[in-house]
Order: sequence, then structure tokens, then C-alpha cells
Amino acid sequence: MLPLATPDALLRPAIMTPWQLWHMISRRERCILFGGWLFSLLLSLGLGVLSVADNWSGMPLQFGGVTVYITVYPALLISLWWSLCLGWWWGAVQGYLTTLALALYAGMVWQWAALFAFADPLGVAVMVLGFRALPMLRGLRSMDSVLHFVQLSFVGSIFSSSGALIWTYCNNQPFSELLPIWQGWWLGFFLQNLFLVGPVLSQSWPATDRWLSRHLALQPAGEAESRHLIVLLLVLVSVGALVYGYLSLSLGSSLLLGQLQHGLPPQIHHAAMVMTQTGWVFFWVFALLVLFNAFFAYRLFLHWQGRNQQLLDALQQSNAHLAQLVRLDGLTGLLNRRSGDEVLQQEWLRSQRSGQQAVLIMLDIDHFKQVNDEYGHDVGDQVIVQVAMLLQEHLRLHDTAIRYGGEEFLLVLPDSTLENATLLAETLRQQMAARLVHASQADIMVTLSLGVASASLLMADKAAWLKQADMALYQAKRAGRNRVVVAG
Ligand SMILES: Nc1nc2c(ncn2[C@@H]2O[C@H](COP(=O)(O)OP(=O)(O)OP(=O)(O)O)[C@@H](O)[C@H]2O)c(=O)[nH]1
Repeated sequence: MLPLATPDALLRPAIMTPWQLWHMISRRERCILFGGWLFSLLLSLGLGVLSVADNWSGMPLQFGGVTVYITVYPALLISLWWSLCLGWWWGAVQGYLTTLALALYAGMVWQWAALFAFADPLGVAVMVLGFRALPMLRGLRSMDSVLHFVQLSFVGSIFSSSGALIWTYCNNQPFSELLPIWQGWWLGFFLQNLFLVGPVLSQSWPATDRWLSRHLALQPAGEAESRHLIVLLLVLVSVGALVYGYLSLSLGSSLLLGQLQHGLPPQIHHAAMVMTQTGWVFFWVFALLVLFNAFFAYRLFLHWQGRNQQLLDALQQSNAHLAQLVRLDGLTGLLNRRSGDEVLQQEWLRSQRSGQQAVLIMLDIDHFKQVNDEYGHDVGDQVIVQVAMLLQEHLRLHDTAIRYGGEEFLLVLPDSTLENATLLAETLRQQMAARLVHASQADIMVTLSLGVASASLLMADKAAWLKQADMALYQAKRAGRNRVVVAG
């Protein structure tokens, strides 16, 4: 079976958890990698404390008619980088520990903090899954990969924004105030992904990729695994879109209802405007998602189609190769007896149909048993190969040489005369008698006996034609070998 060509883009590093990788790399690399990981954990914690203390999560931005307060959370960005480069665990553990520590530091009860800390690893998981489902290059150097990254960032941000719901619930914030907090949360994740993680990933990916290829075995993406992951991804994308739509509309409506309860007409007007604009934003995001899904489905179709074509090509190649092998004799490369018989039958029928003469030369190496006995089987094989080469040197385009038995050959010469064929047989005899076969102990000379028979309309079938050639060969042997006998 010929190996399948696997395009690089379909290769992905084997998944390695931190503890698996620990055993695979040198001591020095372990220090660098795990030291770097610990350092970035501390960096995450430090930046996280700063973000809470300095209240970074409050950059106001107008979005969909609402002033949202963009969440800036460096720990999430660092954890995302690790997860996208090395695998989910690498960033998830770090992100979880950092968020947990910060939530406890901010006074959240530990049960809620434990749940709250899952939000970011959840968003990161969606992104990592997306990159496994469609193994796009993470260097983000092509339009495809950038679009993929944008879409995954959006879906990831929706999942990670579940943290906002827990946060507001724990802080007893009224439901009607949740919209700007939630929007700031997911939009913060999304924008930071696009403008910080994306560029850093793109810059660091070539070196990371080189390191991964040196250390981890690249595996072709399994068909079934890819299919399952893609289906899962599409489900998550759809759930993300639904959650986004539901939260936008329900939080927007509760904001509107809240304002209505206060009975302030100008604010009612404003809230109604917000509601409308949010509806529009929802519409456009939804439309984008549909387009992205179509893009996904298109990529998927191309991917599977390409894969199937590759398999079919490889199958055809190996079938052709096998068919060739079945027809040929392994030692000489001439046609073997089975396929030789088919050619013989075809030429017999053609000569019977057209009345054109066809001639058969049957030849046999003289005293070949002695060659084997004296010089060994390997030398015997060399002699057989030499005879085959001699035959091929004299063949016309439409002639056929067949290894018919151990040291017995057939030449089928369509559209030839008995005279020409006899001349050819004589040439072969002389040239073989003059040729030296180089064996390790000595140079050997062998001779050939040849029987020539032309197909006649009087013959009953091809077996009769073959028998004539065989009898002529027998006579040549009987008459002392190293000669040509013409049948009839
Ligand atoms: N080396 C080698 N020997 C083979 C092969 N096929 C058959 N032989 C040998 O060819 C020999 C044929 O011997 P015989 O049929 O007695 O014929 P011969 O010795 O050539 O004698 P004549 O045909 O009467 O001249 C046998 O010893 C077979 O073992 C092969 O593929 N390689």
C-alpha cells in the first residue's frame, strides 16, 4: 500500500498533558517550560490583583446604545495563549487557579468562587476545541485562519461571560443592571483576544510550532475524530448564539421594564431606543454567525472531499500497481505464464480472424540443470535474466516475450512471417552462444534451443499452435541442442 500524502495543514501535534510532556523532554527544557509556566502563573496573579485593585474592569464603551464597561483581565489572555499553543490543560489550570485566588481575595464565598473560576477555562476550551476540530495554522497568516480565530473568539467570549452572571448574582446586583456588565464582559474578552492574543499568537507561533514539531509526534487528523469535533463545535457555536440572543433580549427587556417601573418618560424613550438598537446588534451578529457557519460547512466539505479524493487516488495507484505485479514474472519482468496465455489467445484469435500470419518461438536453455548444479541457483537466476534481456533487446513494439516455465520462454510475434521469425530465432541463438554470463567463480556460456511455429488456419485452437512450437523445440533438443527447428 502506498503511503498517503498528508498535507501539513492536516497534521496536528499529539495532545500532551503537562505531566506527559514532563517525561518527554530534557531536564533543561523542563526547567525552561515549567519554569516559564510557573512564572506566568505568578504574573497572572500579580496582574490580576492589580486589575482588581486598580479597577481595570471599567473602561466605558458605547455598544448597541448601552455604555458597557469593558473587562480587562490579563490572566485570561495569558491562559489562552498557553492553551492555544500547548493544549487546554496548560492554560486552564493557570486560569482557574488565578481566578479562584482573585475571587476569594475579593470576598466571594468559596463555593461560588470555585464555580466562578470555571468560566474562563470554559471559554478557552471552546477555542481550543475549535482549533482541534479544524486544524488551522495558529500563525494567523491566512484569511481562513483569521476568520476562524475571530469566530472562535466570539463564541469563546460568550461561554466565558457566564462568569458575569455568577459575579452579579453573588454581588446581589439587580437583574436589570446586568446588561452592561455582561456585555462588557464578553466584549472585553472578544476585543482583547482580537487585539492582544491574536497578534501575540501570530508572532510567537512560528517558534512554538518549530518546538512542538521537534518534541511531539505530528499526527494526521483522524477522520472520525475531526467529524465529531466539528459537530461538537457547531453545537457549541449554535448554543453560544442562542445564549447571546437570549441574554441580549432578556437583559435588554429587563432594563426597559426597570426604567418603566421608575415611570420616567425620557428614560423610557431612551430604554426603548436601547432595546431597538440591541435588537439590531443581535441581528447583525446573528447574520455573521450564519455566514461563518456557512464558511465552516464549506471548509468541511472541501476538506472531506479532498480527503476522499486522496484515498481514491491512492487506491487506484495501488490497484494499478497490484494488477501490474500479478501480470509480471518477478525475476525477469516479462509476462508470466497466466497473462502470457491470454496474449497468446488474443493473437491466435486475431490471426484466425484477419488471416495475418503470427509466429511463435518457444525456447529453452540447454542443460540448465547443470548450470544450477555446478554454480548454484543464484547463477542460474542470472542466466535466466540474461536470456530475458536478450529477448527484450530484439522485440518489436507489438511482440510479446513470456517466461513460460522455469527456463522456458515464448515469443509471440504477430504480423510476422515464418522466415523472419526463423531469422530472429537464429540471431537469438547465436547471440546467446556468444554471450558470457559473469558468475563469481567463472564466466559461463549457455546455449538455446528454439522451436518456431506459425499459426495456421488448419489448426483447431491455440493449444495446437503451442504444441507445434513445443514439438519443434523438442526436435531441436533431440538433434543435439543449440539449434533452431521450424515446425512443419
Ligand atoms: N536457477 C533457477 N533454476 C530454475 C528455475 N526454474 C527452474 N529451474 C531449474 O531448471 C532446471 C531445468 O532442468 P531440465 O528440465 O532437466 O532441463 P535442462 O537441464 O535444461 O536440460 P535440457 O532442457 O534438456 O537441455 C531444473 O533443475 C530446475 O530446477 C529458476 O527460476 N531459477
